[in-house]
Amino acid sequence: MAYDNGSVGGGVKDLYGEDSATEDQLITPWSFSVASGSTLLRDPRYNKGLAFTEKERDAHYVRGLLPPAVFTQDLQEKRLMHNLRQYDVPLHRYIALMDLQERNERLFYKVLIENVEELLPVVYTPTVGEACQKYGSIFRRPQGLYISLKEKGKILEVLKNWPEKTIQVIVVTDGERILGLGDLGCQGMGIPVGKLSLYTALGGVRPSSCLPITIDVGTNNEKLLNDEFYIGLRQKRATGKEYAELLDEFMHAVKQNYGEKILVQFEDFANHNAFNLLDKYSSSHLVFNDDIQGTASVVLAGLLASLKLIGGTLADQTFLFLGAGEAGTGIAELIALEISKQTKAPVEETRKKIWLVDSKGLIVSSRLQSLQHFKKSWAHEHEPVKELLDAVKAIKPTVLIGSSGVGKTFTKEVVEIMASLNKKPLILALSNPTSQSECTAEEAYTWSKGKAIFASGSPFDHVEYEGKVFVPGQANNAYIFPGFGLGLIISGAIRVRDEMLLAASEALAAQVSQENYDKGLIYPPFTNIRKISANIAASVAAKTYELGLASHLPQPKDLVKYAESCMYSPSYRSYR
Ligand SMILES: NC(=O)C1=CN([C@@H]2O[C@H](COP(=O)(O)OP(=O)(O)OC[C@H]3O[C@@H](n4cnc5c(N)ncnc54)[C@H](OP(=O)(O)O)[C@@H]3O)[C@@H](O)[C@H]2O)C=CC1
Ligand SMILES: CC(=O)C(=O)O
Ligand SMILES: [Mg+2]
Repeated sequence: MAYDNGSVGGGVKDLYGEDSATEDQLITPWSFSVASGSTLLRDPRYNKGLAFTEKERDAHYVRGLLPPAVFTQDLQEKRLMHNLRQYDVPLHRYIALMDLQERNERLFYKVLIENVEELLPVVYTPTVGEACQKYGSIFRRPQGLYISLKEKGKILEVLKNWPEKTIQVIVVTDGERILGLGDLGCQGMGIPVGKLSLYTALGGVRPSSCLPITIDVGTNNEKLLNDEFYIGLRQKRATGKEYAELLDEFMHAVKQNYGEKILVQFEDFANHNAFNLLDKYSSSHLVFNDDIQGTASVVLAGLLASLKLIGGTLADQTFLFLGAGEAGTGIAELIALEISKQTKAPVEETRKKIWLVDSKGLIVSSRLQSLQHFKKSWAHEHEPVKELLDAVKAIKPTVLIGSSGVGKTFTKEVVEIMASLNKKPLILALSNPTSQSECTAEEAYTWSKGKAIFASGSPFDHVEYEGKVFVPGQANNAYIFPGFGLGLIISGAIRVRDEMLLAASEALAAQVSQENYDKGLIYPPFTNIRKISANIAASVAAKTYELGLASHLPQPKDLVKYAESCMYSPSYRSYR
């Protein structure tokens, strides 16, 4: 269903009829000239491996360059999955998948979409974390765009070097807080690449309109600075004016090159820059910080869904966070906004049942003067408390959320106290990758004697405890950003607002079925993620229209159907 001027297939204009073509309609594989022969086989966008038909082999001069067999895409997928499963080491699976992405893009996305539960932990957390740590050693072909201090003054020219001209989403990092692994400098590139592959696989945004970017301002990671295979600038991080000027040049160049509606997703910046960047550019650009806003939206969705299991309303809960950075304070603020929306109480009031612990202990009013600005609203009246365990005893939370980036911090005592305080304690261990998870699923279920409702940032396997199978959920912003971004794109949004995040949370919570609840799940499985993303996109787009921030007019009647119709399909096209 075309909406405006053939705008289908990931939301950009379908100028060449590639996405609207049915299987029996012919399209031209083009680069700057028509790709043929070995050039065609080496072009990941058009390469089909052994799936070129006899006719295509003649017409495109590839006869003899391929063995005689003709495989369907399904058979290629089967072979790929078979080969991937031979690797015991997750990093080897990651490398194999990146090679596939560089070789045969449509097959990569078909494999990822159809095996999403199995492959998400490979292209995303936890394996992408290890890949970033070893990025220099496993480096083969460059992916994404690198903008370093060396490019200061010519960032616009660098953007123009990127081969694709119609870009809709940029995911950008400066590599300073990669998952819970800290400063990985330029090697953080694995994160924008991985996030954008999910934009396509989970949200249906066309790969050619996604641009991963790493801004390299140096690294303070001594290990990397001394690593002969490190791929980034070998210097300490630029800060202050030098940093701000580079980022400002970048943000201006992006808008100049791609226009007002380019979505810039900030990812894995350290919190001393993340809040400022979001604040600085949210009134002039379409920006979204996934760690602050996407995480908030996914956790709020899980909380709304969890009420079916733990009982009461959101306002009835008491929340305690371990970690008061981007994720922690971002989630806390969105919870407060949702309670305020539901109860009409002012947000200053609704914040009062939300408590946060940072590396110095419970955030209380006596610490106000020394707190970073994003923590100040959470400094409630209370005597100082140093340890998490004592904070749990003092605050008596119904919900415990880990967003510290430090593993093993939800100890046996902490989980036991949560279980003694609550019939069904809700425990979210959000920190990534798995090594940084505040506790494991097994620990949460066994220490709480099967009482906990548990979800984590990185996936855990099912757990058997006293003859019962417990299925942990994955509380990860991957549920939100692909659908959220698609919603912004299809409505032609020009700015992001908190109301859109709330709309995304409510849409995700509404996707949790009774069957999921029966298993103790507060998120739907990722197997249905494209349908989930279409629903999130539709709700976000509807809110964007309602707020008067949409530029694609008129508003499509059925936004869910429209979102689905805009999604990129990875099936091979037939070549004339
Ligand atoms: N599941 C998901 O979707 C997401 C998960 N995350 C994960 O959350 C984690 C944190 O990310 P983010 O919020 O951006 O990081 P930040 O660096 O912004 O925040 C970390 C917070 O944890 C606190 N902290 C660190 N060590 C301890 C400790 N030992 N005890 C108590 N508090 C501690 C810090 O305290 P202080 O302020 O005093 O330094 C800070 O408040 C990461 O592991 C990340 O991977 C992030 C986004 C999404
Ligand atoms: C999931 C994510 O965005 C993070 O851990 O940073
Ligand atoms: Mg992140």
